[in-house]
Amino acid sequence: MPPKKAAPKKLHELAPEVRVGLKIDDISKKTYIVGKQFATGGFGRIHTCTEDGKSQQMVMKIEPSTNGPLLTEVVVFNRILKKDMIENYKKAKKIQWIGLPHLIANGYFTYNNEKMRYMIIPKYATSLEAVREANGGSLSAKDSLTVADCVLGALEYLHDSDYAHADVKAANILLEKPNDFSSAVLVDFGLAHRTTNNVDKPDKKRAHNGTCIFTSTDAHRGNNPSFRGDVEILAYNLIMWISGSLPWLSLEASPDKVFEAKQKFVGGLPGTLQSILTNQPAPVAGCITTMFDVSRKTDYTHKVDMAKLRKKVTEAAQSASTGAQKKPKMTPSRDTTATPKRKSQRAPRVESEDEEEEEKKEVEIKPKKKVQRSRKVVEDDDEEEEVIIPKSTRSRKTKEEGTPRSFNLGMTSSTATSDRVAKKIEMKYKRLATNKPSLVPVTVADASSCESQYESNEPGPSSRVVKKRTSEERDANGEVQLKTPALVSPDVKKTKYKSGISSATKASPTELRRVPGVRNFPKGRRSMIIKETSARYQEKRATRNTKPTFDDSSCSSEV
Ligand SMILES: Nc1ncnc2c1ncn2[C@@H]1O[C@H](COP(=O)(O)OP(=O)(O)OP(=O)(O)O)[C@@H](O)[C@H]1O
Repeated sequence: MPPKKAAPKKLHELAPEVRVGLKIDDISKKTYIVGKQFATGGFGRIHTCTEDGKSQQMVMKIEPSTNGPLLTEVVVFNRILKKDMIENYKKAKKIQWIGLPHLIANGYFTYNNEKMRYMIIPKYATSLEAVREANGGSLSAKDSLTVADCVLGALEYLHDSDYAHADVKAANILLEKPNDFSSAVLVDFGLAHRTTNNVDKPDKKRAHNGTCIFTSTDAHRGNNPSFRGDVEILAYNLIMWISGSLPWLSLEASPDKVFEAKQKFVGGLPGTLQSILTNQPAPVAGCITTMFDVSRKTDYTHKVDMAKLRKKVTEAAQSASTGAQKKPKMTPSRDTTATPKRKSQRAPRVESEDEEEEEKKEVEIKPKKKVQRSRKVVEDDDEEEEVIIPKSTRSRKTKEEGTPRSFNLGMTSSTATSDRVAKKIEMKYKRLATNKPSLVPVTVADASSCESQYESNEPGPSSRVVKKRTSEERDANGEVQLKTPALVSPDVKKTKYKSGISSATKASPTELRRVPGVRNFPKGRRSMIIKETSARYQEKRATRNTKPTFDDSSCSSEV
């Protein structure tokens, strides 16, 4: 008998809920009291907390001690973000303030027999992402550049300490004071990377690490995070904050395409950027272009002249505030849907050896090696591959809705198709969110069989079949084959299909690629999996064709 296959190991666990009021005695002899949970991180819980006898609110991040993400952060905080380290730096640089949190305490406690890691840092008022969302998806150029200046200051400190942040984005920027953009603090060091051993040698395992729509060229290539990469990431963010969008938003499920679109975009600078920021004063686009230039011209391991860059940013911020009085508000396709935190786009993190070494020293419990931060984990099944519809990209107003698309840069016709696809996905998730019957893709052949099912039974749900086929063809047996997936109600899909995508579609790489939302699989790159999946289904179909008694509907043993 073949040996039983072991259940796949969980990479990380969500922290169990810790009771409010729990007292934790810290190694520093201080006692901290756990307050309410107010946010959830990748796998941890984020609580308020106070020191016993004091009222000052702080933040406590808690994760099971075997998890990697908080451990990585704790290592970074202990290495470079202790209060005295930051104070010394401020003194040396003669600066009053720096947009970084400092470590207040960290350690372990046992809760319900489970060893938990905690870390305490100052509490901030709000996240920039929340402000952006509340503002309809964008921020003024002046506010964006004010934040960028704080972020560059924070990055300068990190870079001087030989760390790259690698995940700058609005969700990882907090405001000390609400509505004061000059109080922006860069947080979340879960992907921060010590650069001392960086060599310009891409590793495919690391390709696209970070948050896909913002990540750097270095990360897309598979290099470890770099200083120049942080500047490039910030530049993408600035475009997002100011215009409310990015040309490759709808492609985010395909990191290779995102990378390609970014390359075209950067290659077409300054024109590509100017055509997005049409209503902004020239120095705004000029400053972002400079960021890309600096990033391109800096060697992989070299540091960036932050002082020079910050000067440019401050000048642009000034011109934006004067420009704002003269110029009308820009009209890019801003939608009110906030971009989600996009944690799920974080590719699995491959940790560097030096960090692993450090971590081993720091904890007795050996951490799991790969830090998989993505939470859109697909159960891997031996038989079938699950095809995942990604979470909403973001809604965009179309021309038909009366709002001109603001840009379409560096994009191919397939990008335009992806745009439409993204919109469909967006609508699907909106329906899901409002609990209305949603439509899910099935193939034409599947839809036909569903129709016949309903013919013989009760009428199906009103949304049961939407014939969205653009073309169809018949196979050798005269059966309708799938060219484009159709949509059926989730009930129908649930009862009949596991993924809603037929074996015929899965047998064809071309058809598979057309399925809206087919995205990266956890085990590898899209193309590779598509090839594997289609090969397997081609084989299945070939076998089926040699067995005339085989019933096609049952073979929809769908993924
Ligand atoms: N110090 C803080 N003050 C106020 N809010 C905070 C603080 N730290 C985190 N938050 C809130 O919690 C959210 C998640 O925090 P954070 O990104 O640090 O968690 P995480 O576990 O690192 O998540 P992930 O790595 O998966 O993005 C933030 O977007 C913010 O809203």
